[in-house]
Amino acid sequence: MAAAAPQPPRRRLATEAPLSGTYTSLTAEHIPELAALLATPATSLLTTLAPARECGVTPVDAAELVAYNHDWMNKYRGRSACVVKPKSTAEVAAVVKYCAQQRIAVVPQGGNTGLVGGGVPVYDEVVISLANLNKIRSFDAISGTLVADAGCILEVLDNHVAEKGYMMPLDLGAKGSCHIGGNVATNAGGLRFLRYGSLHGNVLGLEVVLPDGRVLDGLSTLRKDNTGFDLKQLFIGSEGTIGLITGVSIITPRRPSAFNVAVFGLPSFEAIQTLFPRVKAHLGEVLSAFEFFDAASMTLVQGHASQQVRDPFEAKHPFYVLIETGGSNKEHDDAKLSSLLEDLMENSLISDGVLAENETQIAGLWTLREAIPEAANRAGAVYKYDLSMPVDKMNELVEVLRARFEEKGLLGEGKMFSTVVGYGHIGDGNVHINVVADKFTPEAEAQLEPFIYEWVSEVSGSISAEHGLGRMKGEKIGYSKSDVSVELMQSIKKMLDPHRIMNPGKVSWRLPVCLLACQRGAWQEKKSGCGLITEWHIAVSARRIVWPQGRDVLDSLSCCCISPRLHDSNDDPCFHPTSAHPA
Ligand SMILES: O=C(O)CC[C@@H](O)C(=O)O
Ligand SMILES: [Zn+2]
Repeated sequence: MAAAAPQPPRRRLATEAPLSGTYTSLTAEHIPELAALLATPATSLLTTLAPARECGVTPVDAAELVAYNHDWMNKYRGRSACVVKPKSTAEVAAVVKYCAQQRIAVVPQGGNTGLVGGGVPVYDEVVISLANLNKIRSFDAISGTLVADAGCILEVLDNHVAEKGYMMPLDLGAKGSCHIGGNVATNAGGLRFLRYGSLHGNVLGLEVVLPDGRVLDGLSTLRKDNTGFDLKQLFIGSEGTIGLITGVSIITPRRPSAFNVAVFGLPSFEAIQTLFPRVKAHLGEVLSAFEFFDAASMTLVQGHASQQVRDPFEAKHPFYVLIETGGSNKEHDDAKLSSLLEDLMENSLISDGVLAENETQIAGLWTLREAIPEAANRAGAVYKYDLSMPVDKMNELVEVLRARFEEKGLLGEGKMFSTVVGYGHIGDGNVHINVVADKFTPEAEAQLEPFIYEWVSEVSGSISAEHGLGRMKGEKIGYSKSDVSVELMQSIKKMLDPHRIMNPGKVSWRLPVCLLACQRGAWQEKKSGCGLITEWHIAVSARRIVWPQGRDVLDSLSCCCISPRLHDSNDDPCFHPTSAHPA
């Protein structure tokens, strides 16, 4: 049989038809109406971010809203002047319906632990926080089915089901603050994906508020249901762009009664590849995690983690692997792990290994791996790349990047990048590359992108294994999805959210930009003026802007100035008077 012709690498889309639709900015008049929908005093809905004041929104209370306007990494910043915290699905639906009628854009926000800016506003969208929607609705201890509000914290749910001998099928470093609704909306993967699989398999049903305010009541608890399309799958990983998840029904697996953890030091990445099948064969079903991190990650954790993380090895190793077992017979599993360790040492497959002897040591070893993202964040401005690819390629890109930066004199103390670290989920073919810079700058980003995306596309990988596209990678979807896939996604978006009020500027949806008019040198908001920017990094030039409302808006402006500068999030995207600003 003739060999299959090699597939051409997937490329970024050359053209992308912008979706039509507009939204208006929130004004002081909307506030009492929103408050009435929530039975909340208007004053607690509105705050004074400086840009909001410039837009003419009445200042009331600034401090509270700041946290909702930026992400965990301080990379993405919005200027929402309004956060609502509904306490029921009906309240969420009422707010969304109102916003749809008024054409006000909204951004759903869970625990705000996302890593791609998907949960923070881009401009002045109303933030719908799910924090007050936090009740556990039911748990069936026979089937292990949990039904919970979207705002429930993952760890709270895990503790709840633990009482009945179950566990949540996903586990993340952010479990103490992330919400289950956010986990589902981003299709979070996490540390135990290897054993329990994706949320696409574990979620049994969803309750979703659609962009027009209708409620899709799909909170099924059935394992099997073949009646028509499985609509919930559409919302898993949709990042709040076609609906707002308010309730989740999920199957939970039995909680293993015995956990153990071992960490190995290895001489090379090739050794990890030899190790993985061997460990799978030796441990079988009890293997619940197989994580790796490189020497640079270990150094980062030693220097920057908030908690003390002791390196358990006497010598330094180029790579480390952490494996976790979760079984039902502690003695049996411990013996299996010890014999594995002996076997690996005898056959020189690892350089060294440590086995936890108690729960404190288990937690300590896990911290070596789990503290890496936090340590990177504390070390500086961190550019994060969350990539899927064949396992044998996972470390290559890390090395390619280091070599590239070293050659250009960009890597090291006092240089553009202080370190490049690689770690992740070997079992899932998912590498996390964190590049630490002094600060977020367009120059630093230009050293990383599109190079990384092109490289990933060449090896037929995915530019987002588990964090989503959010604000960071929306425009990059074409590196991992075909034109036809994106077209279908756009059709669905158009059908469900014709006014594009749901989480604009995220996933692959073009950003509607509030139009600012500059009249006699003062910034003023034109409330009805929203345009679609058709290119990134542009400042000014009306002919590059598509005016959904027609000529009248354009004619009413003497001049305009827009500079999204999304890559440099320390600059306010909307209020950026540049030299290109027309006189
Ligand atoms: O921060 C990152 O880049 C990765 C975060 C998370 O997915 C992890 O695996 O620890
Ligand atoms: Zn991860």
